[in-house]
Amino acid sequence: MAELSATEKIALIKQGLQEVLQEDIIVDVIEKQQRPLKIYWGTAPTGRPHCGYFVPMVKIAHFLQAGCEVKVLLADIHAFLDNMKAPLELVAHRAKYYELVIKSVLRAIGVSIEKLTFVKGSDYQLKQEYTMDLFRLSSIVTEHDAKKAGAEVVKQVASPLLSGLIYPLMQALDEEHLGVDAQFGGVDQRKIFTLAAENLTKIGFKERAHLMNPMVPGLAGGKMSASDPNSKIDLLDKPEVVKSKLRKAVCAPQDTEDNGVLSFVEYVLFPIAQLSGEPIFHVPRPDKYGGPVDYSSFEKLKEAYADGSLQPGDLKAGVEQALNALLAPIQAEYTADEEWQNIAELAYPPPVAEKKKKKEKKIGTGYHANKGAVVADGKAKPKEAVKEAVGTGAEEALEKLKVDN
Ligand SMILES: N[C@@H](Cc1ccc(O)cc1)C(=O)O
Repeated sequence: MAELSATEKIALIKQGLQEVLQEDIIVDVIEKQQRPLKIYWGTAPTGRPHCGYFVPMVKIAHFLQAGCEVKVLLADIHAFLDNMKAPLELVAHRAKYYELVIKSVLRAIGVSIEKLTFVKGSDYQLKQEYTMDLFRLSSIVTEHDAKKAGAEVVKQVASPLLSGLIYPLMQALDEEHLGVDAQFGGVDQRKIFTLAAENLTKIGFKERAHLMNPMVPGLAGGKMSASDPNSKIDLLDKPEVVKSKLRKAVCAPQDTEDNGVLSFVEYVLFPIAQLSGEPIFHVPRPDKYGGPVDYSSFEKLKEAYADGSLQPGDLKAGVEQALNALLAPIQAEYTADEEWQNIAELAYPPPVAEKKKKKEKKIGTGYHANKGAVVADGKAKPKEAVKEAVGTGAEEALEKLKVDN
């Protein structure tokens, strides 16, 4: 492919975004300085990544195509700071899990990942200079502003923790310490982005550009919700699960406004098809309902849905086919990779009740785990002894997080 012009690069960088702040920074780097734009996207390794992750991945593909130097920040400390969404003893495993998933997704959508760098937050956020910068920032940002900045990102709870105020400050500082020109994220990050834009210069650092993706609604419409598993499809969900979640998804005939299935086609399936140079959405429809049909743009699909010539069931069948085709290589890699499976077990251990059941099965019947003892190595031990032996896991986890300062 011929080298893109500066104008083409900028257009590709901005394609599909909802908002760009300080675009002049991007123009300056690409047109005047004629060097690759350095940009990062951060993700906090909390719950299992779902299909919404395709959306930033498409943008990462665009950035790479536009010659950008792209970093993915695995924001492990942030995952912990956000109301302990990742407990310290799990956070390292989750960061690894996210890295494996992200790489696999990028391969699945045909992105070459050589020019992509992965950085773990704890690799530099525990260094002396970073800590001092955090203290400096904390001395000029008010509690009120830090709280406001995190309102759409940090989980809101009845007794807000101090960690939720540190979170946005660190995200702002990451721009400086990762040495980038721009930060990319969903439009939900907007308030943190403006906090960074307003305050980095006050402690002697450059202001960065900010690029924002629109938010993609979940399958049930509204926000993808961690507590409603049917609102989102896990990247490792099996074809039957994908089918059943799609079947349950709200998708009223002719309704193009509040339709999570249609949005999924708009924000995920079409942009991915576009990456491959073949922007086609195929609907495998039985002959008695008009036969199979291909749409060459989202607008055409939307029109057909609005006038009723495309019915919900047929739309869902098209989504099911396209999505399962996307997920298949990811699943194949997972199934072939024992290390990845082990990390999944460590990162997302099954709930205690399930574990207990499994163990009881293994050691036979007649044992009651709730009589002041727990089972380890198949032998009953007093609870206290086991607690002492394994600690809380926190010290060990912290030790793992530490780097040479
Ligand atoms: N706030 C981002 C994660 C993140 C953390 C640190 C950063 O520097 C950037 C991004 C999220 O909601 O997922």
